[in-house]
Amino acid sequence: MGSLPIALTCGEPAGIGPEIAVKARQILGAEVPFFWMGDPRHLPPHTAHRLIHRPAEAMAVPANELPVLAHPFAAPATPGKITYANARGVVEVIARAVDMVLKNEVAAICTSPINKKVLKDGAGFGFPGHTEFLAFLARVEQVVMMLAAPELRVVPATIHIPISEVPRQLTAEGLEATIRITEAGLRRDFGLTRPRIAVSGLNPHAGEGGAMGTEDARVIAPVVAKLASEGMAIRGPLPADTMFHPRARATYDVAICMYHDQALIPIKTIDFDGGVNVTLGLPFVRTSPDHGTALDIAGKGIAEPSSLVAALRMAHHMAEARVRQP
Ligand SMILES: NC(=O)c1ccc[n+]([C@@H]2O[C@H](COP(=O)([O-])OP(=O)(O)OC[C@H]3O[C@@H](n4cnc5c(N)ncnc54)[C@H](O)[C@@H]3O)[C@@H](O)[C@H]2O)c1
Ligand SMILES: N[C@H](C(=O)O)[C@H](O)COP(=O)(O)O
Repeated sequence: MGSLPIALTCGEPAGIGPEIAVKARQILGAEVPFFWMGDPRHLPPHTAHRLIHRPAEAMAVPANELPVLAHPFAAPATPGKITYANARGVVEVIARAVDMVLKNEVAAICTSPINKKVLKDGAGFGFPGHTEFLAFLARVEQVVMMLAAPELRVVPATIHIPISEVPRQLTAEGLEATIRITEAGLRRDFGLTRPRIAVSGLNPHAGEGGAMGTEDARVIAPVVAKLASEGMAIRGPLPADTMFHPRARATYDVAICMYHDQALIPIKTIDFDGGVNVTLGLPFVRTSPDHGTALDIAGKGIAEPSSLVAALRMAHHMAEARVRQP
């Protein structure tokens, strides 16, 4: 896999994906070999690109050109304006990239942002997002969404569900599996021999001894105690509002949070441009930028490519490490 490129899926063609892919190539050059999978018509005008027919050909494309593995879409794309007819192509590209990585034709997958509702309405996409779709395609029971930046790693134990659903879907079994997958992923892919794990509470002040909710004592604490008794370096449930200042962040390697925004607000506040979404528990490496389609700025030339650059670099380093240490 060491000499294979990364497949970068196009994501929502009306979003900022195509333009940040071009910027990422300009920044990375030959440092991180990748190709863009999508409809060449969706690239910004005058993009210097080279059509390839097989992933391996990307390795020979000059650094100042974007290697493109074409995938036909139903319609052209207008930045900022959704074309529902293109939804199916977005899904097809993701599935095609998974097929390639499972056949070891590419080193890893990096996914450009999708618009979940557009895929649902336009293509009957039945998953909350990439994470669940990739687990389905890889036939994996449970995976973990981790957002990683140099100063912070976070994992939401529940992801794309309504807040009103969180207490019901936050189970001891699911939380335990999330923490085990996270701990294993940090050891395997991030070189941590004994990851330090901080687990947040669900309720204010981690339930205030039961005065502000019972999930902390009833669901979270027993999981932490069980994993600690097995020797895991784990603490919690902790009051979430004092977990993310610098001194607190220095005491752990990952924060396990109970729901989407409890995890994603701190990391996107601390390092929006450096954060990377990485899926743990898949049989292949997958990363993604930590932002979405940004339709409001698509096509204006002001989209920041840094998170995509960080995601491509992380995928490259993780894939290379897995070649060295399978
Ligand atoms: N990795 C992914 O696939 C991913 C991640 C997050 C959101 N989404 C999806 O994207 C769609 C829009 O989501 P949203 O509005 O909550 O979040 P968003 O990240 O698309 O946009 C939020 C705000 O941040 C700005 N922004 C985002 N990325 C930027 C960049 N690279 N440079 C400069 N500014 C940037 C946008 O202009 C917008 O004002 C939704 O359908 C959501 O589900 C996808
Ligand atoms: N929750 C993610 C974020 O805000 O960055 C995002 O929606 C991506 O989810 P998938 O990778 O599952 O599409």
